[in-house]
Parts: sequence; C-alpha cells; structure tokens
Amino acid sequence: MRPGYDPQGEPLLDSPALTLFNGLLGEPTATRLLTQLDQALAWQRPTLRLYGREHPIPRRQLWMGDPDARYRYSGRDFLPEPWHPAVSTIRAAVNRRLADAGLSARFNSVLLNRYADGEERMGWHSDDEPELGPDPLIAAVSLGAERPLRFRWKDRSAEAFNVWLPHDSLLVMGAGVQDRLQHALQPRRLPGMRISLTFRLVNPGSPVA
Ligand SMILES: O=C(O)CCC(=O)C(=O)O
Ligand SMILES: [Fe+2]
Repeated sequence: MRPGYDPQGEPLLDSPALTLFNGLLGEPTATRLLTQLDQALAWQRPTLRLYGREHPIPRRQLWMGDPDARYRYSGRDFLPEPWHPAVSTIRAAVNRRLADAGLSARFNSVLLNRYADGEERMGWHSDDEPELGPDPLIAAVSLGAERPLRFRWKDRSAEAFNVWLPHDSLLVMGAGVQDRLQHALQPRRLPGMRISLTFRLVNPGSPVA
C-alpha cells in the first residue's frame, strides 16, 4: 500500500454516504488511459427528445457493458458496447478500491461521458432509473480536467454544494444518494477535456419495456 493511502477515502457526506477516493490508478496509468479512451472509443452525441424537438446532448457519451445490461434513458433504449480493455482495467481498479474500503459492489455496465471543455455539461438528474434498483451504489471515475459536480437536496433541507473531482479520482455515491439528491455538471469557464465513467449494476434479466 502506498504511503498516505487512505483506504476509507474522504467522507463528504455521512448519511447518505458520499465518499471521494484519490489516486485511483496512479500515474502514468491514469493519463495513459485518459488518452486511450479519448482516441479509441466511438464517442456518440445522441439527440434527446424534449417537448417534441430533438436536441443533441451537450457532451459525448457511450454506454458500455454486458450484453444484457440494456438501459432506458429519456425514452431511448441504449444497447451497451462491449467492454473495452481500458475500461475493464478501470473497473478492476474500482472494485479493488471498494474492497479495500470494505464496500462490496458489482458493476455490469458503465456510462462514459466526454466533455470537450468547461462548456460541455450534464443537467440536474438522479441516477434513479428503475433498472438500477432501489438503492444503487454508483462509482464515478474522473479523468482529465478537474471540475465540480454540484449536488442539491431534493427537499432543499440544506445548501447545495460542489464536489471537485480531480484527475484520477473515484466518487462513490452510496445508498440513498440518488433518492435524496440530484447532481449536475454545470458549464464553467474551465479549459481542458474531461472523461467520467459512472459504473452501475443494471438488473440483469429484468424486462425492458
Ligand atoms: O461527469 C460526471 O461526473 C457526472 C456523470 C453523471 O452524473 C452520470 O453519468 O450519471
Ligand atoms: Fe449521474
């Protein structure tokens, strides 16, 4: 174990549990994987239908996972791309880090998001699609430019807050986070490309309407 390595991570919220881990992959691996994902993946910019009009999403993304990990999002059915070796490497590192922290999780899919610069973004949402089950644990890996992920309480019982996500970090959103909070990656005048990978367990075998 590296000196200064904190197996429990940095607790940002206790209940529901929100925890940040730094140095997930270490260098030069993290930067190599960032470049590899940027260059090797077939990044897409799907359109979403909103009030009867088609809008291209303000980022690129890719859905990856086991063949049965289908996912419905904004009324569209996403079929996963097969696992890319670079993404499998990252998933293995996430599993190791979670095990070190005494958390057990299994992921059969990942949503990859690529933000070319600070203008690209993701709006307010919770990852609470029915196929994720009642209390999903979602592991969000950040590579590249550091940006804040903003959280707000659905019942407005406390102030919204930012979580800055450094290169090579892992944010674990535990049980209850999707239930009680929303999150968004808001536009900011920040240079630099960023890729996030949000690992999830989609109920395998559950029917997709
Ligand atoms: O890019 C991020 O860190 C946020 C991604 C996210 O919220 C998601 O994939 O659901
Ligand atoms: Fe999300």
